[in-house]
Amino acid sequence: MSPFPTFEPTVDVSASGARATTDIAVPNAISLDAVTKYYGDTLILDSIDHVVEAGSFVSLIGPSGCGKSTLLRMIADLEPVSGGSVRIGARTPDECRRDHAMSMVFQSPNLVPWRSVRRNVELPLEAMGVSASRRAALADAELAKVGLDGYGDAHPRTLSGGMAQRAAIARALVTDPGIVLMDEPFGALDEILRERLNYELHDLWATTGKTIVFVTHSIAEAVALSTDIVVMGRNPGRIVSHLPVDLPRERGPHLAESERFFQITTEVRRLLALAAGPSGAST
Ligand SMILES: Nc1ncnc2c1ncn2[C@@H]1O[C@H](COP(=O)(O)OP(=O)(O)OP(=O)(O)O)[C@@H](O)[C@H]1O
Repeated sequence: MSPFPTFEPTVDVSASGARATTDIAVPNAISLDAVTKYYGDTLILDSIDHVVEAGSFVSLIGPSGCGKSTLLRMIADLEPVSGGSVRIGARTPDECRRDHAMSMVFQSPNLVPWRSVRRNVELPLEAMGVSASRRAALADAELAKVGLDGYGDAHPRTLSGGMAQRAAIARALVTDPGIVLMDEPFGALDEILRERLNYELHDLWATTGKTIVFVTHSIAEAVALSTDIVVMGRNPGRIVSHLPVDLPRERGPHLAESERFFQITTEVRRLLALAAGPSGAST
């Protein structure tokens, strides 16, 4: 017999509360109702139903090409849906984006090279019409939170990859959005830095109560950070499982050595193998 008990709480999305309901008006909850995406004649995402609870940290994981980024971009209002609807509380993604209540972080920091770090972080505040002195104060405060205190006058080319990504995160958080969408934000960084930034991000989430949706290829990263893991399959892209992660809210490197961490990573790996199909294509 296995020394570890079977992992139980996988939610079968075909018959569960993971389905969207139409009456979710909680700010910062994301409701996906039969969300469908075609590129040309190709069905990319097939009728996605899911609710991201307000204040949760949800990781999307699945084989390459299953539509994780596309789904995130539709929530962010960067991509139109072909069918179904996305609601954020009582608002549309478009309303939420225009209110600066939602922001997105990409794998590449995309800092404007000719603006100082501070003036990069100020960009969304400029769009909101915030005064220059207030912009600078807010940007400096946000830079301090991500460990870039004193780097406001620096230029992006002088930052390391990890520092540039912290600046991008400061820019995403400076408007205090209730929802942060992150598409493999640490994917280009080395393992040690990535782990450090992961736990910093987790602390930030734990202290602010924001809703975070995080795309990753790393099972360990998903388990270490999330309150929920959504496993996607492909051809066409769909949700195959939703796993609540019942690890303590307080996270850190010690958790990766726990039995429960091992059980959950094993279960996610099993679900991913099922999602990838017989060819066993990697995530
Ligand atoms: N603008 C586009 N036009 C046509 N097809 C697209 C476009 N963007 C994405 N696709 C296709 O949609 C599918 C899903 O792509 P997407 O990038 O969302 O997947 P993903 O799960 O994020 O992949 P990865 O893990 O490799 O980043 C892929 O087959 C991709 O080729």
